[in-house]
Amino acid sequence: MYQLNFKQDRPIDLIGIGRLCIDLNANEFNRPMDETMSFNKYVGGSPANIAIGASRLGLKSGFIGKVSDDQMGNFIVQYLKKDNIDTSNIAVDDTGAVTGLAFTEILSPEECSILMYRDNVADLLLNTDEVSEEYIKKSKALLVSGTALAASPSREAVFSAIDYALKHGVVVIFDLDYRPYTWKSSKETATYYNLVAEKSDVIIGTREEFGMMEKYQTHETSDHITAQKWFDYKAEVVVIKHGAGGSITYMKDGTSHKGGIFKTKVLKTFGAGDSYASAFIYGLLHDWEISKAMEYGSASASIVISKHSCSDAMPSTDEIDKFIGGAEKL
Ligand SMILES: Nc1ncnc2c1ncn2[C@@H]1O[C@H](COP(=O)(O)OP(=O)(O)OP(=O)(O)O)[C@@H](O)[C@H]1O
Ligand SMILES: O=C(O)C[C@@H](O)[C@H](O)C(=O)CO
Repeated sequence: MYQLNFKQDRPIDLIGIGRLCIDLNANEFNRPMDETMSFNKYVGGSPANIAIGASRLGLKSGFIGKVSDDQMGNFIVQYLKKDNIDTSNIAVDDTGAVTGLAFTEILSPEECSILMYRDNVADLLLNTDEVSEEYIKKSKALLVSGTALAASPSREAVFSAIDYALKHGVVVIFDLDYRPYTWKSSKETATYYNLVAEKSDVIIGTREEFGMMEKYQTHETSDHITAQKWFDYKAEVVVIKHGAGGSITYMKDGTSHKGGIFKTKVLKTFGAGDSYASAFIYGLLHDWEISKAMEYGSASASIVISKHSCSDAMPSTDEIDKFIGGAEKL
């Protein structure tokens, strides 16, 4: 068993910290970006997607972030409010910064890519004064997205949030969410990712993301070696995702659990990681067996990748239960 001590007296289950953005998903499938003429607008940004997914499943969720002072920022905050996410700790920029945009290309179900517009974005301007210790100590868990470490002052804001979380026994969940375009150098990226992973109770990432963190190590690696390293620090649970190959979770007690996937009609692959994370975290907060939490994550991912959006497509528990009841497990 894992030893995640979620403090039951806290009024909030999960607070996300990091970017709140807009996804513009191609309406024309199987077409390259330069020939795509129309896009649908959704709330996006990996930690925002996870918070929305968690809220749809019934977790009391809040968010610490910063939005632009314009229609896009307002759209994001209103959407989150409608989804019952507490937006009281979302700051509004006053420097003329903009909302990050992610244009998605759906070339084929297996070949999707994202074109990011992230110059002068509001989310990376979140500063330490905008992170409230009083707020964080109200939560059972803090979800940290790695992309928020890409620049100051957002980087320092995340470290403050983690310090408050550690001080008040809030479980720190680190979703690596590595997006190369927001970083200047891979050495810098690996350094900050490793510093946060050392302080985290749960670490979730793809094989490639963990590989990025180990880029400057000289020894051989494997999923097992990767996970063991973090158990020498604070981690209790390390999840390594392998796309359509499923996932594997390692526990501090020495056990590991392989997670399969569910057969689904894939429309696009992005959003898989965020939906997996939200349903997996839901399972952790309910003290489920780890394999059941992984199955829930995997089912949620299968639902989201069969739909057009990430945030809007996040399922309820009823949808996931119904899906698991009728789906083929591979
Ligand atoms: N083709 C697929 N069919 C069914 N399930 C899938 C497929 N691809 C991914 N999944 C599910 O989603 C989980 C996470 O996928 P993946 O490893 O691609 O995460 P990710 O790279 O973080 O996702 P994203 O593309 O959103 O960044 C997998 O462990 C699996 O359960
Ligand atoms: O995380 C982002 O900024 C973009 C996401 O919202 C996007 O939909 C995605 O990549 C999900 O994994």
